[in-house]
Parts: sequence; C-alpha cells; structure tokens
Amino acid sequence: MRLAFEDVSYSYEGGEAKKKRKGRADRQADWGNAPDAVWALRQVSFAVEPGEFLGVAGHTGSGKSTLIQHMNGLVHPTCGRVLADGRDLAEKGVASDVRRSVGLVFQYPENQLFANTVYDDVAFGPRNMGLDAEEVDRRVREGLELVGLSFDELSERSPFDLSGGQQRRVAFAGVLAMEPAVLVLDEPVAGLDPLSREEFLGLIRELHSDGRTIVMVSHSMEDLAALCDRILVLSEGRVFRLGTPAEVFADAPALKSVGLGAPAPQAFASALREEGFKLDRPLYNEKTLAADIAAQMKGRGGNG
Ligand SMILES: Nc1ncnc2c1ncn2[C@@H]1O[C@H](COP(=O)(O)OP(=O)(O)OP(=O)(O)O)[C@@H](O)[C@H]1O
Repeated sequence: MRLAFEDVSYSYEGGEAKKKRKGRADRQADWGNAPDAVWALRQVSFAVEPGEFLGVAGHTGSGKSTLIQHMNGLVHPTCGRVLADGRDLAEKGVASDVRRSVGLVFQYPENQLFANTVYDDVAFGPRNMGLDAEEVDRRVREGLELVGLSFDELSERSPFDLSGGQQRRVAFAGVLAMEPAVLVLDEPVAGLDPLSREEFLGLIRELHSDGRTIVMVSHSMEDLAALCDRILVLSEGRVFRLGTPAEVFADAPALKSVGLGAPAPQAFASALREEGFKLDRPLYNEKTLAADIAAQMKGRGGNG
C-alpha cells in the first residue's frame, strides 16, 4: 500500500483554525500558515512507498505523533489529503477499511492491554474484523510466534502478570494479528532495557524483510541510520529533510539547527576528518568507522 500526503496541514483547534485561516484568505494563500492558529503539521507532502522502511525524526513537538495518526485515519487533515492507494482517508468508509492494512503501534502500547488473557488481547483486532474463530485462532498463534512468545505457555495467562518487555510483545502481536501491510511504530523501543531493545529492533528488521512496509518514529539517530531506507525529518510541523540516511546525516549543522544530532559514529568521523583522516564513506557506523581507521593506522605504520 502507498500512503501519500498531499499538502497536509493539521491544527488541534480544528474548525477554529479554519475560521482564522478564512478570515485572512486574501493575505494568506497557504493553509497551515495562519500565524494565530497553532499548526501541528504544515503543508506536509511526501509518500510512504510500498515495502520501504521510513524513519521519522524530529525534535519534541515537531509533529511526529500527529503525522503518523494521519496514516490510518485516526486523525484527518484540517486541510490537504492523505491517500491510501489513491483513496482519500477522509471519505466515508475508507479509513475503517485502510485500518485493516495499516497497523498503528502507539508509544508504550503495553499500557493499552486490557483483556484477562493474552489470547483475548491478541484476538481483539481479528475478532473485530469479523473473522471466524478458526481464523482468529490461527492469527493469534501466528502473532505470538512472530514476536517470539510461546502460545502454549502464555496464551491463557493474564498479560498483566508478564514482564514489561513481554507485555510490549503481546501488544505488538495484537497489531500483527490483523496482518497489516504497513506497520507504523511510534518509538517502539522507548523504555526497554538494552537487551530487549536489540531484540525488538531485530524483530522489526525481520518484519520488514518479510515484505511489510515500516514507518518508525525514533529519537535514536543510530537506530534510524541502521534500519531505514529513508528518513523524514520534521521541524515545527514541516518537512525539513527527506532522504536516505547518508543524505540526511551528511549535513550535521542543518540537523543541529533543528535540535537533532548525527549518529555518534558519523559525528566522530566528521571530527576525525577535521584532524586529517581520509574518511570517504557518506555514512559511518561503528564497524565501518573502526575498519577505515584501522586501515589508515596500518597505512601510516601506526599499528603493525
Ligand atoms: N491533543 C493535543 N491538543 C493540542 N495540541 C496538541 C495535542 N497533541 C499535540 N499537540 C501539539 O501539536 C504539536 C505536535 O505534537 P506531536 O505530539 O505530534 O509532536 P511529536 O514530534 O510527536 O512530539 P514528541 O517527540 O514529544 O512525542 C505540538 O505543538 C503539541 O504541543
């Protein structure tokens, strides 16, 4: 599924923002620019392409959560359009249809667990889709398997007796059980310990290599650099940058101006370049940086 944002502006004031905008129609040509309305998104245009892994970055309050809530029609643009394979999510019936294909995982999704058993929690979405008991059962098993939880051991347990990491997996399984083609994740590893964090990122990587489209909001530039095909950077509700990690992280001063840093190895590579090291790759991670430094040290006779 392709999700296209066309000139989307959004204000939590809703109709009030529209009125303010209308009042100044002669002077202010563009939606999202009315200065006395608070715009969470301003004239955002881009598309999430089928099968891609898109990262979303931005300073606190830049509009990331608001943006992703437009992706399954939880929130509709104050102006502009969001199209799912060409269908406008604001039109009657489209959002509820698209919600079957676009799974949204909120921040700390474990806080939304509610059922008495893991089974019932994971089954909630598929049951709501009107699937028969056999199909629901298949999806619950598959959902739990995908997130690495044992159906036999856990399905009849209360989700509230599980560890925080397991609870988050149950919440993930509930979304996966709806078999969405697009998975939208808001800070999926926030608050996890380092081991669970790595496991979760591995899981997300696998879900992507299985063919799902992934949109991931993250404050970790390292995670975004390691996982994403492209990164969308928001600043004050506008698209500030959209490109590959190498393109986005090439301009550290620009990122700094919107409150973001480059991934640590990339920033270290820039500092080394200033000290005379010849480091040609557009994007460094720990391994490639170590390899290039080692090669140069050897070349200089500095290290064997
Ligand atoms: N329910 C709301 N009512 C009014 N304004 C809101 C509401 N939610 C968010 N906002 C405002 O909309 C703007 C964008 O907020 P949003 O939560 O989308 O940003 P964010 O980039 O996801 O932030 P964070 O990184 O802190 O989660 C901010 O100015 C915020 O204060």
